[in-house]
Amino acid sequence: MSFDSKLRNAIAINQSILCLGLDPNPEVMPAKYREAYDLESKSEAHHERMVDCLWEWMNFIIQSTADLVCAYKPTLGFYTAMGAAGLELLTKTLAAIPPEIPIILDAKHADLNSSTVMAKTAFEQWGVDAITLSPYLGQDLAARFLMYPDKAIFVSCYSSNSTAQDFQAYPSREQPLYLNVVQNCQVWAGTENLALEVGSANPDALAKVRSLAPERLILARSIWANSQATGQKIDNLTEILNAGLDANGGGLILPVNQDALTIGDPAQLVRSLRDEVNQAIVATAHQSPVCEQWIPNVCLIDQSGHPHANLILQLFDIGCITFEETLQASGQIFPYYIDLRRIISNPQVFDAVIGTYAEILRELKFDRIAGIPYGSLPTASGLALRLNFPLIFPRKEVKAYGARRLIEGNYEAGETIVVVDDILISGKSAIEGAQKIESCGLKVQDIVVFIDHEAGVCDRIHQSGYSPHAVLKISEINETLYQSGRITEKQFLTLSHL
Ligand SMILES: O=c1ccn([C@@H]2O[C@H](COP(=O)(O)O)[C@@H](O)[C@H]2O)c(=O)[nH]1
Repeated sequence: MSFDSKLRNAIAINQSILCLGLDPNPEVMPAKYREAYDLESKSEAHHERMVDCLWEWMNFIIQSTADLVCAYKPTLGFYTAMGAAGLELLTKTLAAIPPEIPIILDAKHADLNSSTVMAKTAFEQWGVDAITLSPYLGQDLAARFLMYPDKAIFVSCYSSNSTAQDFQAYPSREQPLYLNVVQNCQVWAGTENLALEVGSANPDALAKVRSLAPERLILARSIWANSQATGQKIDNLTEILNAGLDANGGGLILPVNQDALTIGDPAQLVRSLRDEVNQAIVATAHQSPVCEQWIPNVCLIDQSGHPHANLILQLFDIGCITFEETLQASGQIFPYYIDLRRIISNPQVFDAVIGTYAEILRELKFDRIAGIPYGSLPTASGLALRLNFPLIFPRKEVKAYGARRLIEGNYEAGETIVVVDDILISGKSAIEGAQKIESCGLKVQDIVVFIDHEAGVCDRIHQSGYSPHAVLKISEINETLYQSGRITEKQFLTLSHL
């Protein structure tokens, strides 16, 4: 799953925009771990014991907070500073993070020559989802990391360190270097792959960055610098949210105070901070149109279940999957009905659904996207914007007046079109749509849908000369709903026997 989708899911599921740094700093390790070894000792055995204690500490923090944060951010420097044992500690720490929580490796990487190896190690060996980079090596450095389309980079554009002002505020207050960074780095990659890191307790810099990057994800840092020592409250939270949130009330990740690492009950601190931030977001967003955030019901699915389990439950909860007898276009009666048209009224679900289609489309070769009207037009439009591909659609009925076009949108004969539809029952709508497109001199190879009703429909698509791709099979939905207790055994068996 891409960093972008993973982050959105984690925000929705944990209802949190908080990111927790996993920094095993021996100097602030809680006494209960520190007592197990001698901080002053220089012996090898003590060093190993210390690293073991750091691991116990990091693991405790992860286990205590994994349902309360949207990302973890290990600072690479703390691990490399401990040599080989530190890198082992990093590997173990990363492995302890649940796979659905994105990991932002705080490397502030700044060396061009080692960047290809660094990207490979970070993304392929360590499996992190994003990495922080220093901007001053320019696009060449970023490009090595942007070779991975599912990963993201965070360009560090502002530091809270007071002496950094000598550089970042240069040459003038009106045109400081850091705003040049913000402006220039955005051409390196789209919003899913390039985010910004802004370290400042003062919302001014954050607001200026937001105004130049209205659609970028921003990781705020150092917002605790002016706050009270308790670490539970950010003094100027409202100002920071006003400065950093995007027009939709999102696009911002806030750091948890590092005090959370040193107290006995980190979960309590992170939970109360999360709730405070969420309340403040609601209060901040009261003037702009807001949608209710989806609050997950208590769900019995273990995380090793279906990778889209939470999305399936959300679709069920917003009424996209109902168990009622429905007459199909083919004349058959089915015991369920899937109404994916409803997703457009819930931006979070809509966005997640588009993300799942996008993962399939990214693997395909095509020139344009076509949505089958009417149900799939919003999804196809979302995909066209998300993936930056032109959109067309075959009309359901051709008008007897005006341009009388069979296909809306611009295209060139001979181009390859990927067809996007919502659900394959008999396959008739998707096949007819594809054939209409082909009748205008275009080529169709792939048909991508959200749900495959199974019962041989994919064979029918193949027989018509197309390759079907589906995000979910109806049997996977059935299994997930049953396991979570959303449907009865009777309903489960009815669907199983279709
Ligand atoms: O549960 C359902 C069943 C059907 N639809 C609509 O029908 C077509 C798919 O049917 P085919 O037989 O494959 O042509 C689909 O595009 C939907 O518009 C539905 O929404 N929900």
